[in-house]
Amino acid sequence: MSSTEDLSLEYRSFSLDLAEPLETADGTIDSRDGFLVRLVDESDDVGDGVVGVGDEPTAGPAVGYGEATPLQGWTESLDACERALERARDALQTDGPIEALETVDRQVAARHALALALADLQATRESTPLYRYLGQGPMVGRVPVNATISDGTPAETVRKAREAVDRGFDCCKLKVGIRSVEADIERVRRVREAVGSSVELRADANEAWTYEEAESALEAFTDLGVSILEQPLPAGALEGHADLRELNSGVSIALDEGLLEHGVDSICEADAADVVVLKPMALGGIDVARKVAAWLTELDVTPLVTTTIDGVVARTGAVHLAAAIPDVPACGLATGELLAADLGRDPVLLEKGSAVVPQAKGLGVSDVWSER
Ligand SMILES: O=C(O)CCC(=O)c1ccccc1C(=O)O
Ligand SMILES: [Mg+2]
Repeated sequence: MSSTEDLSLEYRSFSLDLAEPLETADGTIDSRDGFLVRLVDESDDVGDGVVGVGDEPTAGPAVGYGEATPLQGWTESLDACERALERARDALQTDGPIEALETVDRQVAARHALALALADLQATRESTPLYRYLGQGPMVGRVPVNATISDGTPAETVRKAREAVDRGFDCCKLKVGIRSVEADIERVRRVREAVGSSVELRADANEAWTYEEAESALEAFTDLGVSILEQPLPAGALEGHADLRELNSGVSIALDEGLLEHGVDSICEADAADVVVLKPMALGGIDVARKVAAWLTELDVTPLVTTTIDGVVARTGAVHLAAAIPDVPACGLATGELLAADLGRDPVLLEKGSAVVPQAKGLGVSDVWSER
């Protein structure tokens, strides 16, 4: 970045309700609170500096957007996040972007917001879509996505899976682990009967099961054609997950919570995962997540990307991250439809089980600051 830049960071708090609560074995998510971040380069006065109606610059200083949406158990608290953003704002004024990132190094949601805003700003200056700025890779038109289905009654689960397939999804991830394993096997069986054999089904237990429970689930899931079982055992259980893989059930084992606890090297040394789930909000940013993805690929583990049920800014950042990962499998990015309201217009179209990747410069999110 130029040495003449004069970046200022502003943030605003937001609260978004979910359209209906997302039930998981780890608790219910019914709203998402966080901070929308805007970076403005005051020195970068391209054009005539005219500021449009609202306060969206038309031809004026370059702008970058970021989002910090903490989630209990995955990131710092909302309070710690706000204090970190305050520090980042001050460090940016007195020292610069590198120092600002350093001051929020341990507050992953705050770091996510700052890193995203910096990347959006820089990609915008370079007139490059964010995923190409990130990955330096080829043009990517779409990334495959899964529908995210709450851990509800069998009837609700079947209804939601059917609806998702009717809307074009060909991969559904079912939350499991609240009920008994037998009940979950029955839920998955009923969904399989309802959607047919061509739809990919995954299950995410969010650490709910014992080894024996996971083993019996895997046995049934093999016959039901479940492709991925995500985090069946507690995050600490690296060996347990490695043992589940050794059963050769044909169902891939994915770690999610386990990544935050152990890191890539321990997971790979233990042979504990076929797939690792990357949540940029919990990893400290799409830049960090992109490096983790490259390292996993190098070690023959498949990365996939999901949100933590974020607003449009972070969600679109995650879409760009997924687009920068070659041959990424279906990702948990269709989570905007779980929200009752959003921060602004969604630039990502969902079509036939894919997210259409924005090709505009930067993130491609534009009307989030003025429409408030
Ligand atoms: O992966 C998806 O389909 C959506 C994301 C998701 O399930 C999730 C959302 C918030 C917190 C945790 C998780 C999870 O994957 O465990
Ligand atoms: Mg998960």
